Amino acid sequence: MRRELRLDGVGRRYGLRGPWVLRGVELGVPPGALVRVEGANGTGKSTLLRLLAGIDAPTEGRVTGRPRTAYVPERFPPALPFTAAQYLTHLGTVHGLSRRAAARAAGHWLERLGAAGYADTRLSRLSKGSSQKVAVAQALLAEPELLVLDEAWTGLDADARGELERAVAERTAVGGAVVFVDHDPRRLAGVPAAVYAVRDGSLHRRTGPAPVSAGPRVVVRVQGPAGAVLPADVHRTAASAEETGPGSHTLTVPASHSDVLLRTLLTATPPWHVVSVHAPEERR
Ligand SMILES: Nc1ncnc2c1ncn2[C@@H]1O[C@H](COP(=O)(O)OP(=O)(O)OP(=O)(O)O)[C@@H](O)[C@H]1O
Repeated sequence: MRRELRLDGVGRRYGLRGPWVLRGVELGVPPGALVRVEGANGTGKSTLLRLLAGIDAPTEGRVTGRPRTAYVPERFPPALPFTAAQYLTHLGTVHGLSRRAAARAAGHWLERLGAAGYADTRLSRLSKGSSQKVAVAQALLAEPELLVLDEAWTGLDADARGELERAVAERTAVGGAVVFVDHDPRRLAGVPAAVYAVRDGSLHRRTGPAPVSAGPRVVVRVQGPAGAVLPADVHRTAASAEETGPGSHTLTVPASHSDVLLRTLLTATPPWHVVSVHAPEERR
């Protein structure tokens, strides 16, 4: 993602005389951002996400800087006469992949989400959970610059939920942005995020510390050359970073993001030396 996606003075109402669901929305989603949208039922969260995803247009106001976007809707489109692999391969080509690359990406994501066994099953025969895996896979196929997730974790099993959290970390680590709604306040807890609440037809930015538990964390101790600056991407992934000596840093990272953090450190130029990786309570 090269520049910020912006909503300026955005409003949406349904029908010519319908009540305004959202009005006066000012929102910037910069590259690398993780954005959580909260709000009570029926306040307009899905409406906002559809505007961000570009599948709905504002009634008033402007949307600028649209990146390559993918979206997991709250309700996945109903049964189509395709198998999961056919459907995903087709969507991959719509996203601009060659047929072969699309088929490969489809297989990769079905595998990661634990649905490889359903590749040749028709969408209409999939269980709700497997269908949701296809909904998630279609959004991740073409490595979108902006990923918009509307309750995308709902219906997934624990392994697939973890895999989707890892996928979020991968997108933001490479400078993509992720906007999500999830009813579980522990979702992606502890990951640096901008939090907005939809209330009374307006969007409010929440400031101050998150009131939710931090979720499982991992402590990573790293050593670089004295005076070396941590790669900028580390700060998108780690919840905290403390310099403990010349070139020595102790990073605390949400468990879902530890793989991505380690990859960032080990592939930096020059690479950082990972001294230890352990649970917060263990002493090294
Ligand atoms: N396509 C539509 N046509 C008419 N009204 C709509 C449409 N989509 C949403 N609305 C109305 O807009 C308001 C906000 O709905 P929206 O689905 O955006 O809220 P939400 O916060 O996502 O709700 P939930 O948490 O229940 O999913 C509701 O009053 C809803 O009835």
